[in-house]
Amino acid sequence: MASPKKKLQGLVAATITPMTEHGEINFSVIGRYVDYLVEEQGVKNVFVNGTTGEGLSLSISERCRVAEEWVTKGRNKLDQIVIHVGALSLKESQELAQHAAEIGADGIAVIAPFFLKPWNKDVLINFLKEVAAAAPALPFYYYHIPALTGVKIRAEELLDGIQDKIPSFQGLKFSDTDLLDFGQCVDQNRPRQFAFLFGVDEQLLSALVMGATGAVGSTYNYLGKKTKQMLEAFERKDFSSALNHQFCIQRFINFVVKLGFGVSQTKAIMTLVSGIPMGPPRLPLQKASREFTDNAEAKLKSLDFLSCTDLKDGNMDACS
Ligand SMILES: CC(=O)N[C@H](C=O)[C@@H](O)[C@H](O)[C@H](O)CO
Ligand SMILES: CC(=O)C(=O)O
Repeated sequence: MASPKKKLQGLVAATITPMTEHGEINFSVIGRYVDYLVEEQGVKNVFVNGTTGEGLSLSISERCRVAEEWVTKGRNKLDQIVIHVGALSLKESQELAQHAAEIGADGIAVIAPFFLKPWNKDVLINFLKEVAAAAPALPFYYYHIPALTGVKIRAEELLDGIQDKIPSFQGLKFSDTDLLDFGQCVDQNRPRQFAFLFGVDEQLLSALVMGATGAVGSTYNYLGKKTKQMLEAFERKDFSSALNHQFCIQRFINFVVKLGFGVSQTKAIMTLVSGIPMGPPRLPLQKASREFTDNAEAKLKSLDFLSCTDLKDGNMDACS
């Protein structure tokens, strides 16, 4: 049995899977990536093989190797490493869950299967339960992302009685803008000490008000430090500073959303900001354009998210 873990809280970076120009996983930069998150962004929790990590575009053996690399390189540096193990095949999901337990990950998360879909709460719970049972000692998180899975079962409904079915259930990663649903997840589970992790970075402040205990997101890879300032302002009840920080983050996200923002663009921005080559995404995604990267860079600079010196020499070439 794993030793009881402290609750997952604060910022969690949804990791990018670095790739070579030929579309192979570039394992060699993950050690540097860990150091960058900890030292430059102050982020000590990661969520591996999720949306941002193109987890569903990797083979099962690739997913296992990526998870292993994060656990190995993150040892004694990161606080918690949560592995997303959702898959369309229950068998594969169980295999990934078991593997996460074997390598000593700190938790697993699962999305709803999204091709042949569960149509009601009970069926979804049954699926999640079978996955969780493959790694019963690992904290289990449900990853609610209805816009991508097409499974619209409300999280509040799903959480009702979930621990009776899934004893290892520890929390929810909520990637949706429905703050009524999110608020009710918190409100109806107050005594249970679950982790309520919000996943829409541009709206995190609203979710903090609603009781979020942490956040998982793609932008914490490069705006971790900035977002921590917002969390700190919120903690000390300085809501006007917190709002200023959120607006500042929103200005950037709003700008890139209008240009077309997704995993490919996250890879390009992270390459630019960190100097670590994240490479192109894998098909069906397409590499971000040079024009996108140039515009994003100018915006980051104008918002003072980066001083020019933060941009490592040659970064632009790496993401062109
Ligand atoms: C759909 C998606 O990838 N959502 C991410 C995580 O849940 C977020 O971190 C977004 O990238 C972010 O909120 C910007 O929209
Ligand atoms: C953003 C997020 O949480 C993910 O990449 O799965």
